[in-house]
Amino acid sequence: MKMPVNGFKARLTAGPVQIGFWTSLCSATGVEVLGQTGFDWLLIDTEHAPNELSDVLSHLRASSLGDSALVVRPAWNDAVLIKRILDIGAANLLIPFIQNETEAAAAVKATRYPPVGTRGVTGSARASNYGKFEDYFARANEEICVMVQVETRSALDKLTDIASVEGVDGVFLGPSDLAASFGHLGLPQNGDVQSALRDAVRRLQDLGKPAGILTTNREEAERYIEWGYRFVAVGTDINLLSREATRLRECFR
Ligand SMILES: O=C(O)C(=O)C[C@H](O)[C@@H](O)CO
Repeated sequence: MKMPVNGFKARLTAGPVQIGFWTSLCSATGVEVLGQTGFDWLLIDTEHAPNELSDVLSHLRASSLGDSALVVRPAWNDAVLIKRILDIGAANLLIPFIQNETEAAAAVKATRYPPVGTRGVTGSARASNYGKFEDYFARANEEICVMVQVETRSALDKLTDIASVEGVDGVFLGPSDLAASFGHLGLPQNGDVQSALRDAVRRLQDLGKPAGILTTNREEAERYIEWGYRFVAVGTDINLLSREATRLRECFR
């Protein structure tokens, strides 16, 4: 049995814009439902959501019925966290808080088997379908997709170096953290932040590196796509649930 091709990674550079949805509710059932709504990718957050490894595993299993690719965000750029998430079968990672090319290279290295990287080896993990993917060791390094998150002013200054690291497949701009770093905590719509986001996508386009972003605002999402962002999360489960539940309740006041 062969390891499947990572369609999300293949489409990131060559295909249409990948529309995503951000999940923090720690609900495998939620992911099962969302996976059948047509989103190209679903982000499973373990940085700012209390998702443990076993939750991520449930999410991966729940997503197998749908068509959405799962992207998992580890809590930190940590080789052990990354190894464990890869072993349970995540193929797409979004690594938070990358500050320079050294940290980006470390993130990539953690996802690669030796001699290229430092990923520990097991032949019987879920990632290799418990050893049934006969080509897993030969192809894992090339199929795993590594996206890094740039979310501070100083990281923006090093954007070209970070994005140019071999093995970095995409760069995600974190509007909330970036806003905080610019001194505009809670205000990603601030003009300085928006200019930085626009400038960043231009620089990434020049390098041929796909840029990603998250917003819960439709007009903003459309603007980011127009600017050239290639993997765009256009909503979050918590925001959607809260907004729609509030709206529904208001209908019966
Ligand atoms: O800076 C950002 O924006 C992000 O990193 C995304 C946030 O962490 C996300 O949790 C917002 O809901």
